[in-house]
Amino acid sequence: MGETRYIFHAEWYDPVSATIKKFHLSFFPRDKSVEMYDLRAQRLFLKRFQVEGIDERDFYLGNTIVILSRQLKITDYADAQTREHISYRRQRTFAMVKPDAVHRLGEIIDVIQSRGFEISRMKMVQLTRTQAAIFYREHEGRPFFEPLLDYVTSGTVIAMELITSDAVKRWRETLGPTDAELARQEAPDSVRAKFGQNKQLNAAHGSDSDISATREIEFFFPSSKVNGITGPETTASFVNSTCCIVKPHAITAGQLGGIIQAITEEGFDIHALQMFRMDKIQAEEFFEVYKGIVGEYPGMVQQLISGPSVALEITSIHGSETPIKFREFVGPSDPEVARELRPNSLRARFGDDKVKNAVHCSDLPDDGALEVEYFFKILQ
Ligand SMILES: Nc1ncnc2c1ncn2[C@@H]1O[C@H](COP(=O)(O)OP(=O)(O)OP(=O)(O)O)[C@@H](O)[C@H]1O
Repeated sequence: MGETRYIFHAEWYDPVSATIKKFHLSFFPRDKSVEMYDLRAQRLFLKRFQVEGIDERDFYLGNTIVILSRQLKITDYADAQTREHISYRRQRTFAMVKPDAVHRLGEIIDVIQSRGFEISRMKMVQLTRTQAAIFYREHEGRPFFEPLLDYVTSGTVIAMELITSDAVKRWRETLGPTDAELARQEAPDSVRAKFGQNKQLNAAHGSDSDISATREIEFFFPSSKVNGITGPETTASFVNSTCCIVKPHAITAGQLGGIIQAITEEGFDIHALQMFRMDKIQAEEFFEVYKGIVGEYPGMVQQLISGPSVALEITSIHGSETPIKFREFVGPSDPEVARELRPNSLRARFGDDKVKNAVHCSDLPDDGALEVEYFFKILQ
């Protein structure tokens, strides 16, 4: 048997020629090397070579892989072996926490992570009626269509891309039957049984097929900003708020749900939320004020780029005092000190050490406003 090679269709937007270049992108798991073939010019574009940090788990539909500074988006499988192997092992689906269950987001994330789903994209948005009608267009004309639009626009929703083997089917099973009351009888451990109320207010959504998943993910997380296409917008208020970043190590350790739950139980509101994958330049820019002042600066940058992080805009009944009150709740930067002095603080409960201290939070009220703007305006 020959060496295993997975082949994908991939494309890259070339800003110089303002065209989309299409390739066959091959991945060789044996030595984690890649090769690129230019489909238009019909010639080898990049000879097989190893790309540092790339792994088989990065190869799934919709993901963007950086090869020699080019952001290549994987758009399809290019042969049957790749389709069969990868579509089963690393399938993605779209999940949405609906307005009636957003206040229980932390618990729902715990279910998602404990059932082995990886959250690869995430964003809190407020759908407009037009957007909701496009999203649910297959139901147009049904008696529950207009009430459904009222429902999903009645508050914010959390859009998520989930990845695992056989993700579409497994997330539908995790959700349970459409009717939450029926779910309580037939699938008491399901998301809808635990967090839903009835046939309509049923806590969460899941794609019904691979094709729907692609369409729905593209709707909320448009891959291309060409022609000014943007998805539903973030909900940041930029008023009396502060910024909290759940660090990559805490997300990898499955603590995102617990941290969100702790924040809301303490009486703070999450007004905006989005997952980011920061690069080195962004992380250095973000932590610039700590450069040369805090000894952990290099480690802080390294930690922030080591995986996805989740930025939160925090508001509360404390109004302009929110940044100070939230800072107190986060606790001292060293979790060991936090466990001594403020055992209830976020860092005491979720932090490991000075760098892996679970969350970053704005130090001063002015920083809070700037940091919220950085994530929810500049990085949009
Ligand atoms: N008979 C009904 N009465 C009221 N609302 C309904 C009814 N049927 C469906 N809905 C609402 O419309 C949504 C979409 O309906 P659909 O039949 O696609 O259910 P689903 O596939 O289980 O749910 P979803 O598409 O949200 O994952 C449901 O999740 C529910 O909120």
